[in-house]
Amino acid sequence: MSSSTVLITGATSGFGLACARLFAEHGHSLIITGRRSERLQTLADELTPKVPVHSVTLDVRDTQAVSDMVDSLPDSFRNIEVLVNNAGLALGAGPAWEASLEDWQTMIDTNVTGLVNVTHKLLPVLREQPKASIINLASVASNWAYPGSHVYGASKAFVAQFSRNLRCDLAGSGVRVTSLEPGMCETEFSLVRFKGDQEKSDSIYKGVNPLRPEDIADIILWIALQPAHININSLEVMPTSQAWDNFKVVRKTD
Ligand SMILES: NC(=O)C1=CN([C@@H]2O[C@H](COP(=O)(O)OP(=O)(O)OC[C@H]3O[C@@H](n4cnc5c(N)ncnc54)[C@H](OP(=O)(O)O)[C@@H]3O)[C@@H](O)[C@H]2O)C=CC1
Ligand SMILES: O=CCS(=O)(=O)O
Repeated sequence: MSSSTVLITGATSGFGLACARLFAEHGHSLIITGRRSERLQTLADELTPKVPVHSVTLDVRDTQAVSDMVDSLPDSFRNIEVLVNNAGLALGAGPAWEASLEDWQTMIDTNVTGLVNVTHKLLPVLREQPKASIINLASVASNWAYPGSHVYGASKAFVAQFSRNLRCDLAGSGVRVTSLEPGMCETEFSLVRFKGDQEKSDSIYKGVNPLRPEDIADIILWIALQPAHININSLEVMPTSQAWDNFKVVRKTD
């Protein structure tokens, strides 16, 4: 891939931040977005000496703001060739009946509606490019049920199936689509999920040797670098210390 323009949603932390740094190292122009303006500014200051960077404070749930962001891109950032649909979150990990409806709605609004907002707005731009990539952050939770995953896993299942369905419509165009499905990776993901409880978040990764955001960024770059005739449809990746477990069976005690 010669020097491209890459748009990353959720570049203020975790995978998005690691991706911004890696794509900058490889000389690609960046559009970095997220809600936390200060972090975006710090990242822009860090990367601007290396590559052109356009940063936009953006909540992906806001359809109009997404549309305005794309419409007001400076000319030199208009030809987006890589979209990393990364912004997302989980809220809560308890049983469904203890979850708040507001948390469920926030996950759907962000992981589903937000990703759809960005994708819909950028499809015409991406289709104009001879070679482009949409890399969607799904999850192992797209594919495997586990207790406490309820709406989070369901929202990520949407991302995986949306990616496959987009592939069908875009086949033969220059736009490739990938559903990237990571397992446990240490970012701010669990801190957000447990609403700022650092101890609870740390306990998730204790003794596990989880994936690192840089591992995911390496994979995302590798996907984008594939020659135009190759589409990585889906890619599930876990730390070696994570795997599937047995079906749960609840027995009656008489
Ligand atoms: N870590 C993991 O184990 C896994 C994570 N994932 C997925 O990967 C993606 C990135 O997560 P990860 O890096 O781990 O988590 P982080 O919490 O570290 O980063 C999440 C990013 O998403 C952004 N974000 C959240 N809500 C919004 C919003 N409404 N509008 C714009 N940006 C938003 C945050 O920016 P800001 O708050 O500034 O808006 C932040 O930059 C998510 O979609 C997550 O579901 C998938 C599999 C495994
Ligand atoms: O998407 C995140 C991975 S997990 O917490 O669902 O395993």
